[in-house]
Amino acid sequence: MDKFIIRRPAKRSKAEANSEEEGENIPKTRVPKKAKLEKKMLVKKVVTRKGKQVSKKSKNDEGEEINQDKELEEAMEEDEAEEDEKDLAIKIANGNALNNNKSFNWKKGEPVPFTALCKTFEAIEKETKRLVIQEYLMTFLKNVLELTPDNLLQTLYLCLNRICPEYENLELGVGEGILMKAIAESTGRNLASIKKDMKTLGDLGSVAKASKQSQSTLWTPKALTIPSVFNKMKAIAMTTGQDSQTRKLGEIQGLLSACTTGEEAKFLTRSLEGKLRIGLAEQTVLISLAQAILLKDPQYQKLSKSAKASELAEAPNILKAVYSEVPSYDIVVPKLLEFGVKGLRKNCKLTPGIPVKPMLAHPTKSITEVLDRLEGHKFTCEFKYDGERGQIHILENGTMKIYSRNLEDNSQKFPDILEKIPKALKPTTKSFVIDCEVVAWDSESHCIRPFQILSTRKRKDVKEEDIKVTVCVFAFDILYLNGESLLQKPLSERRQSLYDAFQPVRGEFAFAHHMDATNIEEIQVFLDESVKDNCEGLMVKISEGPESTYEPSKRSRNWLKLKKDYLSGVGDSLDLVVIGAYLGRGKRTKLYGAFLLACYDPDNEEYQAICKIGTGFSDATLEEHYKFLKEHEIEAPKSYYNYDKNTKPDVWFEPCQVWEVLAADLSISPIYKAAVGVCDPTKGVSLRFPRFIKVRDDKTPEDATTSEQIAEMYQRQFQERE
Ligand SMILES: Nc1ncnc2c1ncn2[C@@H]1O[C@H](COP(=O)(O)OP(=O)(O)OP(=O)(O)O)[C@@H](O)[C@H]1O
Ligand SMILES: [Mg+2]
Ligand SMILES: [Mg+2]
Repeated sequence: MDKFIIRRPAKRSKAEANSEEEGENIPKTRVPKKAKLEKKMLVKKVVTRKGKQVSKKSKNDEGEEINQDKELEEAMEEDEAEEDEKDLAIKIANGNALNNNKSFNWKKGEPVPFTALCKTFEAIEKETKRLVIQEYLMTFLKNVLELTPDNLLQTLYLCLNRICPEYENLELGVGEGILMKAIAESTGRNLASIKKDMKTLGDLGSVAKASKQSQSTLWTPKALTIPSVFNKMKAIAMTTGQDSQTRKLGEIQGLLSACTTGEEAKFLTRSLEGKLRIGLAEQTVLISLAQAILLKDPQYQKLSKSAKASELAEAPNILKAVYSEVPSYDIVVPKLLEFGVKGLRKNCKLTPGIPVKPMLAHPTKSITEVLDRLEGHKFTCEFKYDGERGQIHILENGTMKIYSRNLEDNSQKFPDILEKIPKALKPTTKSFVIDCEVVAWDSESHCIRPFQILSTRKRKDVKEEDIKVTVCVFAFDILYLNGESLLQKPLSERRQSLYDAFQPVRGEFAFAHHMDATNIEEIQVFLDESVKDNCEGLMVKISEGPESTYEPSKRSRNWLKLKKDYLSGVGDSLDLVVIGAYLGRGKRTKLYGAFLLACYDPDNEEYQAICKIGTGFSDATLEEHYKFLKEHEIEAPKSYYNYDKNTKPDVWFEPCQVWEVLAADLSISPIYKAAVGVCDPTKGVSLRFPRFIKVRDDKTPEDATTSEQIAEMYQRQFQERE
């Protein structure tokens, strides 16, 4: 059977489309990037946007088939050339509007008017071409650099809808209820009509905009600026304690009353909710930032045309690499302003105390698949421990930290680890960052205990004397040692450094067990051994050469996971978001009986329904789910939920919890929307026989399995059979 990739139109809620003023409507078409198309596997026919069909001879994997790609590439370029002309006109029109500082009364040295940023957001939201979006943001950032460089950091945070580095554990996410109240009070409408609007519009931002536009004000409030909005948002996020809700409400009302346009109210509301959703990916922000900084650099101006082009292309790579090592704009932005892009690498390096985005692995389903992928490479197998990822840092001054997979500071959760770790250090070890798995440990029989035991530990304010579940750290990588970053070193060298810097302490600190196998039989024996030792399977990693460096934040093909349970299933479990529930029957009448799950599509910023799940729950877990989810019920589905009316649940939830789920296989479905348009022109992918495993506290909804991963899993099923 031929499979298709089509370029699908972006899903936008009716509400959004209706709320747009006439004449502003720039047609939107989501175009998956070419790079993404190339990555899709087993593509036999591709339909370009103009409907041209291009045949491809066989699977497309890792750029091996450059010739076969040529036809596709040319057809796409043709399409793109036509599009580019159109885009250019739009770009110039919008670029000029964005560039026109006078219309915002924005003078040099004065705080950036919030409305200027909103204008850029508006243009970005209506655009789907990544390059054009990049251009808009770059233009705006250049203005900020020109007029008010002091506001650059806060501008970036507002673009990213954040208030601090991710690892500082400070969340915005003001609840829907409080925002509705604030909109009502600041615009003089009643709460009931706001709720009614919310049901039809599905997006609080649009409700705020509509309310603002229908309101007439007698006085002109003082205009909002980027620093005023940012600082208020941060203050709101930090408001805790008694009557914090009332105080938050007051602050939000103040902000909303100061909005002069519907657009300001819309983007402000969405930002406060923590859901800006204008289609501005962090990667795009990084690219625009790097280029804006470079273009403002006097040295750059003096270069020849070709040197300029190559520097412009290289700048984003430098910034991206540095940012994945030091994921903090608080640190990177001042360095960028001081040293420019070219001086950044030297002045901004992996630093103990700032978590690095961890490297992730690709799932595989068989030893032969592993061997196929790693042919021609030296590789090593390690036990895959089933616990929780930990990144342990020790600074020169003795400060210790442990971070989660998601860069959360887990130091308060594992005080026992920080207490015991010094015993495992060799005397020469002064500062380091190691990557490890924290596992529940049975100190009587000296063996690993299952993950379920670890998950019973308290998450916060753990006192050492109360700890019932002892843990052992299994270290598998080292990223930094005594002042030096090891990220660029091959794994074999990093492992040696790890061995040189630490010593095992029984039941407290160990090195991940490893073996350098070369054939199926050896790997099989090692896999069986790992299972006997209560591990989940193996991690197989390239150990020598340029492909064995540590790649922060990447789901790399140089690390493969081979799990015992899934060798005959879909290869790996999935982490999905609960977006709705169906009321129970029989003895479950008082609870939810089944749930609607969704994967996440970061390109379209939407949750796509993937299956209904009613299996794998004990009565006790059903009750727990009810208790937790009841608090997150919402009146209507979010505008960014993509589902079919045939799967409509009885109640909807905020995207608030991630569940790990196993399935027998994946199939094309007319009513589910996961990866819609990728594996089939109009249908999505669904899970067959999904079974609940556990709640994933360490993942946020946006860390859920992506539609791209779903498409890959779906297509891999056929590869195996061919
Ligand atoms: N030897 C090892 N090397 C690397 N990771 C290991 C090792 N042993 C255990 N792990 C754990 O395995 C994880 C990767 O596999 P797993 O399927 O558990 O990932 P996950 O947390 O579900 O995330 P995802 O499914 O998004 O990859 C790592 O993040 C780490 O926590
Ligand atoms: Mg795990
Ligand atoms: Mg997983």
